Amino acid sequence: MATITLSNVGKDYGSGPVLRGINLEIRDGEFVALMGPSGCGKSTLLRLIAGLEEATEGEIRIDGRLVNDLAPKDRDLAMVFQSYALYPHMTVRENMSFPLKQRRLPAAEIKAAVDAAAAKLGLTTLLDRRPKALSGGQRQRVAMGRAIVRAPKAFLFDEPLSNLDARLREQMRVEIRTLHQDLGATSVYVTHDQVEAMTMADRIVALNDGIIQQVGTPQDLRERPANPFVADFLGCRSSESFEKTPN
Ligand SMILES: Nc1ncnc2c1ncn2[C@@H]1O[C@H](COP(=O)(O)OP(=O)(O)OP(=O)(O)O)[C@@H](O)[C@H]1O
Repeated sequence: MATITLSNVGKDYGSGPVLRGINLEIRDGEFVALMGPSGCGKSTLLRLIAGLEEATEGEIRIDGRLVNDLAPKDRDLAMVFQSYALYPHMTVRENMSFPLKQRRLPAAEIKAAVDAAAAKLGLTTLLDRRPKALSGGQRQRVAMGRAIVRAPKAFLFDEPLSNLDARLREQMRVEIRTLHQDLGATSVYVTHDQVEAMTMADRIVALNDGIIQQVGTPQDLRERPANPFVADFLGCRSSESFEKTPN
C-alpha cells in the first residue's frame, strides 16, 4: 500500500505544457479516478506516476520517497492497460507467473501466488488456456491477476475497460472495485467516463487542459461542482448553479 504525492508537477513533451501545477495527494488505500476529456493529460499523469514518462518539473513521492529518478520497475507499482498486454504464446498461468519468474522467486511460491490470485478472480479453471481462447472480460481479469500476484504498492489503471461492451464493463467495474476493497491497495484509475469515475472512486480528480479543476468525492463534484467545466462534464449543470453574470 502506498501514499502517492505530487507536488507542483508539470509535463511538456516539447510543444507546450500538457500538465501544469499538479498538486495531489493520493492516500493509502484510496481509489482515485483521474477523469477528463480526451487529451486533457490524464494518461500522462498516470505515466508520470508509473515512471514511464519523466516530469518536466515538480516532485513525485511514493510513501514519502522521491521517485522522479527511479525506474518504473523500482517503483513497485502495477499498471493495467486497456490492451491487456498479455503474451499470446503463454498460458494464463504462465502470463500470471511471468512477473514473479522475472524476480526469480521459487517455483512453489510462484504457484501459490498464482493459484491464490486465480481463485480471487475466478480464473482457476482457465489457467491452462492461452489468451486467444478467452473472452475480453477474462483477458482483463488475467491482466489484473498478473498485476496482483506481485502484491504491488499501488495499481495504476489506464482505461482498462474501454475495449469491453457496456454490460461487461458494468460487471468489471464492480469486480475491480471489490478487488480494490479486498486487497486494500491504493488504486489510480484513468477514465474519460464520468459514470465510471462516479461509481468506482473514493475521490475524483477532474482534469481539463492539463490543469486540475476539482478534487473531491463523487458527491462533492455532483453537489458542488467547482466550475462550469466540472458541472458540464458530469452532465449535472443546472441553470441556478452558474448564473451568467450580467454584462
Ligand atoms: N509521447 C508524447 N509526445 C508528445 N505529445 C504527447 C505524447 N503523449 C501525449 N501527448 C500529448 O499530450 C496531451 C495529453 O495526452 P494524454 O494521452 O495524457 O491525454 P488523455 O487525457 O489521456 O487523453 P486520451 O483519453 O485521449 O488518451 C495530448 O495533447 C497529447 O497529444
